[in-house]
Amino acid sequence: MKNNVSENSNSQLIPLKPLIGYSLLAIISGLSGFAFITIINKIISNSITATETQPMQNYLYMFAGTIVIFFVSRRWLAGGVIKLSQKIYWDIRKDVIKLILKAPYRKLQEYKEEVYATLTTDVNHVSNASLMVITFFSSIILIAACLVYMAFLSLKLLGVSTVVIALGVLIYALRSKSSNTQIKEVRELEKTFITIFNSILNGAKEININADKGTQIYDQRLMKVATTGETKYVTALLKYLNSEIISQILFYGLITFILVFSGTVFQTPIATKVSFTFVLLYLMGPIVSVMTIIPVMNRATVSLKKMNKLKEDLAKIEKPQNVSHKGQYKDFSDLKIRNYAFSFGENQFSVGPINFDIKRNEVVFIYGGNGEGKTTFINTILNLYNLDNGEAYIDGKLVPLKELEKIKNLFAPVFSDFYLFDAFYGIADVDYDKVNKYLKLFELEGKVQIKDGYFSTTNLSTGQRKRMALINVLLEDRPIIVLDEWAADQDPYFRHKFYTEIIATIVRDEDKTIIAITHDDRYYNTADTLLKMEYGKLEKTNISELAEIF
Ligand SMILES: Nc1ncnc2c1ncn2[C@@H]1O[C@H](COP(=O)(O)OP(=O)(O)OP(=O)(O)O)[C@@H](O)[C@H]1O
Repeated sequence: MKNNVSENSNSQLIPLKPLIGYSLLAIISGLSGFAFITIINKIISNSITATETQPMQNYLYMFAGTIVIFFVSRRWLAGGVIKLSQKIYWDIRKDVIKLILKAPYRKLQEYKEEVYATLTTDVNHVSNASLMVITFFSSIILIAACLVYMAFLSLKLLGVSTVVIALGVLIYALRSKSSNTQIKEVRELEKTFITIFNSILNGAKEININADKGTQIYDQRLMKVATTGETKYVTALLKYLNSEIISQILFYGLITFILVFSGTVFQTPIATKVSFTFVLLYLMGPIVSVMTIIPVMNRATVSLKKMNKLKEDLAKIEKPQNVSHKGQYKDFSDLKIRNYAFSFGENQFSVGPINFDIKRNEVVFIYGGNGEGKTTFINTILNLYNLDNGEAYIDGKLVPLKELEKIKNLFAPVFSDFYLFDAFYGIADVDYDKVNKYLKLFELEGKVQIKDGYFSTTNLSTGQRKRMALINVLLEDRPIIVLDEWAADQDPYFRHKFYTEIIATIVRDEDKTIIAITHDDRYYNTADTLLKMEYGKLEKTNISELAEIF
């Protein structure tokens, strides 16, 4: 099976080659438009000066030629732009998803809102602007071509025009600085918006019952973000607009000067004045295009920087070499964990140093009060968190801290906040006899069927979904099942069945080993080993003394 995810995603976010190709096409199309205006100019100027040298038929051929080039290149360009825009849009999204799939879990938790903002906002900004890049560069080329033509018409008028255009550009550049800062600030608000949006979606039930919760979130949090975002963005765009108007006024001033005063000041002949004004009017189009595109490009630059920063941040914690260790430990017989230590940060909760041994087919229960560190410990042994210290021995063989990534191959977990996928993903050959056996044992027969590899439904009760999740991990070729308060959502009958029948079946028939976090003290005696977690430290409890403890 082709593994698209592991394909190197070092490719550029925006493909340069087609972009350059389409920019060239845009230039050809622009130049044909320019040729069109030049021919008109020539005819007018010839008519004014009455120095007709070319027969009209020649102009007709030229017209026809430029029109054909213009429309063919436009059509080709428009089709290409449609394809390119979709390619860029989906390529960037695929790239971000690839990054997420490879990112360390802790980093991902930290960057959840940022990732969301990138996928929804930045991707749109960048793909929209990437299309405009084509118009932008072709407009710049057209401006340059017009300037050359203007130089050919009159150097003096070109000098005046250059001064006026330079002044317009300077005013525009100076004023756009503060607009850019505001655009950056608006992008920063996006993360807060996503946080609020997520809390509304995730708390939809609570808000439905008590609408005041929603009103308060809307009034106190969302309104603030929306008003600030709206005001800042409008201010930034109005500044751009005002700069554009100033530049246009300068431009019309220039045209007025040429038409009214250049004859007196520079003794410019009337035909040159008309031709020059014609070119200036034609030039307006590309200049306005450039000015309209600049804010869009600035917004996209902010987004592009954000995306690159996200890419860097997600890849910051260096992951071990991408070596496939699939099935490497499926025959393990004993695991020793030594001096595991992990802290959420300075002055934050920490676990360890932890020493922990487990043998094949052993059933280990971990208990302890809320917040004592059971889940954190589980996440460290699963190597979801990057350990500060520690090493493991699998069948006596050292796995140093740096290579702990491969220890993941030992485990198949069902987390307390598990996610039930709609199929047995990641399992090469699904054993359907086994699936049916466990659907029966887990009393889901008739409730869920497997159709074309997919579950007929995931609309199950929480307890039933947990049963499906456990069936899923049983099929994985991994020897240690890790369960975080799995039985907490089961009814007393099934909980009893789980501790007294299912665990033994899994160990015996599937050759599995079990590590389970549990608060069910009634069943602690069904474990081979009982461990207590107390403020990040793990201690063994003697099962024979249970009666005295509970
Ligand atoms: N992302 C985090 N950043 C900082 N501290 C955290 C984070 N997640 C958990 N903690 C802290 O770690 C401590 C241990 O949490 P943990 O979830 O491991 O407890 P637990 O023993 O599994 O509790 P429970 O029985 O309630 O599930 C808690 O005090 C919690 O505040």
